This record gives sequence, structure tokens and C-alpha cells, in this order.
Amino acid sequence: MAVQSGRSVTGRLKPSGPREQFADGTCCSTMSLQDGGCSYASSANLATITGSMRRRLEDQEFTLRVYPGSLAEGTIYCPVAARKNTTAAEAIECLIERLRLDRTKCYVLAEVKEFGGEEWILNPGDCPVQRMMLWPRTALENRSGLGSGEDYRFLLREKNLDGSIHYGGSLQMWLRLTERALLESLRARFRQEKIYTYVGSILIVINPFQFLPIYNPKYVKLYDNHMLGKLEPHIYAVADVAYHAMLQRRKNQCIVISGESGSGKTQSTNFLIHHLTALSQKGFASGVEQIILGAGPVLEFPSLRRIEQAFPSDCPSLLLQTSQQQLATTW
Ligand SMILES: Nc1ncnc2c1ncn2[C@@H]1O[C@H](COP(=O)(O)OP(=O)(O)OP(=O)(O)O)[C@@H](O)[C@H]1O
Repeated sequence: MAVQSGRSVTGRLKPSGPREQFADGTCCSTMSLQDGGCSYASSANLATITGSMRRRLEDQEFTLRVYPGSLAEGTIYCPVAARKNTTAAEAIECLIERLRLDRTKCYVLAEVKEFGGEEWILNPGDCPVQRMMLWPRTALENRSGLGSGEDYRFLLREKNLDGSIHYGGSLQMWLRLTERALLESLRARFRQEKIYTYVGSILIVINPFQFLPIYNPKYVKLYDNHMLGKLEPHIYAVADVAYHAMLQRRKNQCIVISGESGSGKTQSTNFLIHHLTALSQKGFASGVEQIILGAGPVLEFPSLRRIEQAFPSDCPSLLLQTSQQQLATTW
């Protein structure tokens, strides 16, 4: 599952000044300047100022997030750089190129204003940025909250020969499919006693509730200073990355462990500490491991949202614990 990254719309629309008013959709910059500033500006000056501001806005580059759904499996959204007068046809051309879509087919951009809601098809000459500027600020800021009610976004759709739109499942359905694919992959791996799986930089662990011979010195050595992704996913790999990042960058590192009760967080913490002390001692026996385990500095967060707030983007590793019972409810 690949999530394409790009500068967020929010980031682009946030700069202070007239642009912010514009992004809010309440009024354009020209209007706000006339409202607030004409008492001291001569009409000639005003024309010059408004002209240059308008030009700046025309030149301003925004990022459209376009969700291709089933047209490009493995891509959740594709960021497209666009200006105020970039047309839907131009944005689609860029998407065809980026997503390597079939050029013999015809595509349209659809605007959706509510998760799973009605879709408005843009004409080729419509300007998506101008439509985005009419979205409320909350919709631009809350880019991740699926199902949060107001969930404005652009979708890429295929047009049938008769001019009708080929839907091929809603975005909601497609996202559920990717979740199902993830769960199926976790289940298949778990059946082969592979309890660890990477999803991007996150390690998902399924509690096996049985002893697995994968925590012995052979594994400590195997994962010592290895390249992430070269070996099977393992909790030692996470510890190893954090340890070496700490040495190289000379900065504290943080590993967040999240999961329901009984999913194996304490056990994973023990494995992490075991590996970290083994790396730092290189086999030299000492009581450090026991001291750290005894101190047990445990931070508990009730939800992932709180974790995100506490550890924003520079948090290096996130470990998600889950148990068979928890997954069984979904499987
Ligand atoms: N990697 C593992 N291998 C084998 N057994 C495990 C593993 N992880 C967890 N377990 C088993 O699951 C049990 C519960 O795990 P643990 O106590 O770590 O859960 P927890 O998430 O810390 O629970 P709580 O939140 O209630 O404290 C352990 O006693 C152990 O038997």
C-alpha cells in the first residue's frame, strides 16, 4: 500500500494576509483590500496594488490531492501542482502521466463534498483550484479525517464511451478494500508464524501467545546495524534503527508502542530493551537491562490521535500491537 506524499493543501493555503481570507472562501483579496484600505489609497494606487496582488494569486501554486481509487491501485492520492487557472483537463493530463494511466481512455475529475456523498463532475475547462477555494477552511485543514462529515476532495473517474461515468466502487469501498488486503496479508503471514509486518515505517505485531525462537543472540547479531527492509520485519530491527539513529544524529529517539490490553506491549518493550542493552553492551553482562525494565517508564495513550499530537512527524518508529482476538473480529 503506497501513500503518495505531497505538500498539503492546508500548508499551501495557510500563509497569512489576504491569501488566508481568500482560502477561507469568504472573499477574494481584492475585495478585502478595497474594504479595508481605500480610505487612504488613491484609486490609481489601489488599481496597481490590487493588480499586483491578483497577479500574485494567479501565480500561486497549490497542491490538489486527487484520489484515483481503483484506477491506480496502491495509490491513495496523487498530489498535483496547480495554479488558480489550471484546468481540470490539464490536471488530468498530469495525472495520466504520473499514474501511467491508459491514454486511450477518457477521464474526468469529480468533486465530492461529503464522504461517500454525491460527486460533481468538473468540465474540462473548470479550474479545480477555484473550486477548492470555495471549500471551508475546516475541510482544507482536516485532510486525514475520513468520515468526518465534511470531507471535501477530488476523485479521478473514468468516462465510458457513452459519456457516463464509470464508478467502479466508491472511495469508501476502495479504502475498505485496501484495509481488507492489509488484514489478509497479516493473516497469511501470521499463519507462517511471521508475527511482524511493516506498513511503511510502522511495525505491526500480532501476539502469537506462544514461544517463538526469534529472540536469541543469533537474532540480536543478525539485526545489528542492518539495513531496514533487507531482513524479515522484527522488533529488533526497530530497536536497531533507533539505536544507530541515536548514535549518528546524536539525538534522542522515541519508539511508540500502541495496542489493546493483552496485545503484547509489555513483552515488546522487554524485547526492545533487551536488544538495546545487548547493542550497547555488546554481550557484556550487566544489570542495566534489569534496571531499565524495573524503572518501567511507561506512557499510555488512549488513542492514536493523542500519539500523533504528542509525537508529530519526526517520531521515528511506531509499533502497533494487536492480538489474534482483536483481528478475529475483523477477519
Ligand atoms: N512476542 C510474543 N511472543 C510470545 N508471547 C507473547 C508475545 N507478546 C506477548 N505475548 C504473550 O501475551 C501476554 C500478554 O502480553 P503483555 O502483557 O505484553 O500485553 P500488554 O499489551 O502489555 O497488556 P496490558 O496493556 O494489559 O498491560 C504475555 O504474557 C505473553 O504470554
